[in-house]
Amino acid sequence: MRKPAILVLEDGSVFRGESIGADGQTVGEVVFNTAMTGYQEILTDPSYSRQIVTLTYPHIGNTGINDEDEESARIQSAGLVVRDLPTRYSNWRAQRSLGDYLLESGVVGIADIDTRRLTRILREKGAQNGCIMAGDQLDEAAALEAAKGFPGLKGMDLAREVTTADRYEWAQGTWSLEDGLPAPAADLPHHVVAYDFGVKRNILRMLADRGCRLTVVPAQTPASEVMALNPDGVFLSNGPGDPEPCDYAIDAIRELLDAKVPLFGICLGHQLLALASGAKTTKMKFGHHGANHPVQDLESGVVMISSQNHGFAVDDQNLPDTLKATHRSLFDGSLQGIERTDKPAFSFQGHPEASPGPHDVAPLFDRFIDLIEAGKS
Ligand SMILES: NC(=O)CC[C@H](N)C(=O)O
Repeated sequence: MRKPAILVLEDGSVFRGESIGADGQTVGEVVFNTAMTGYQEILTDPSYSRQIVTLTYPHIGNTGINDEDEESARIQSAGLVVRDLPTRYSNWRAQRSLGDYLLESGVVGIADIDTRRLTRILREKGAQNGCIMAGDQLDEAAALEAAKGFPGLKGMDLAREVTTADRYEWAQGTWSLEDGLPAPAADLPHHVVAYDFGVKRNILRMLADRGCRLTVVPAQTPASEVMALNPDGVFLSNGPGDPEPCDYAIDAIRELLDAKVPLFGICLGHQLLALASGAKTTKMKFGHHGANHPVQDLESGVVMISSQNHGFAVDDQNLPDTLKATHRSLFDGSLQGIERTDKPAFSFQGHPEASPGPHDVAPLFDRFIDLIEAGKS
């Protein structure tokens, strides 16, 4: 028998279900993700820090958990909400159950609630702050207080919380595949410094696969330190929270733009490149979280199906002259990609690393390599 759990939203909505993780309580912004697969990648994506993730696909946990699919070292999401957690899991790579994983990680989760009703509330009213309480002692009034006490993500700088404490090298390149072995780091042709604002491992893997030796640096590393590493290109990672208060990153990106280093940003990195270029960002009503979002490349007209996870967006009204819109969401018309007209820099709002999600946008990594090669010649 599972213990009881409740989810209470700041608007007073109460959902009663059963606990599928640790006892205790958690607060955060409640968002919904419509991806049908990839719950482990979603839970370990640092961009979900301080967010309680509701998965709209009704059966979550069928394929268990394995050590390979982690996008970072731990569960980053503040809590998990699902319709049904199966009692058995089955997959050749599975090492344990989702429930055990939540429990071992001390993460609170709730199942057996009407996730359709919850998602409708979030769509109609916008993302809401909420509280999950799990265990034998449940107190609705206290959960409502806790939900209301969460200050919300607007104005919250979380990149500095989830970033790496120390600089490290990442070189698991499969770039030299002739003998089927990864190339030794020293043989990789490009040196890229990656800002870790909450980076996902598959981004690093995809850069290494394309011949990049990576130095991953903490979010608050000044541009001068990055330039001293003599990079061929600089990557700006995804990450949690509001981009606007990350003034240290915005300043560093401005300096790197001045130095004409090839730059590529994903999600939070995209928003930071926009801010450094003089654009503005806004909080969206309920954001984009899913793995089937159509995005159009404005130059070629090609439509790509993309993976998305963001609650803020670059405001496309009054873009500065140096920024060109390159991609747009076909769900709501919001801006999905930009490039600088005067510097070798571009960025994408969705997730080309597709982890989880479709691979349509992966060629953007090749575009970064092209920019790096052009910079060298
Ligand atoms: N995945 C991300 O990098 C998210 C960026 C930012 N935290 C947002 O919600 O918009």
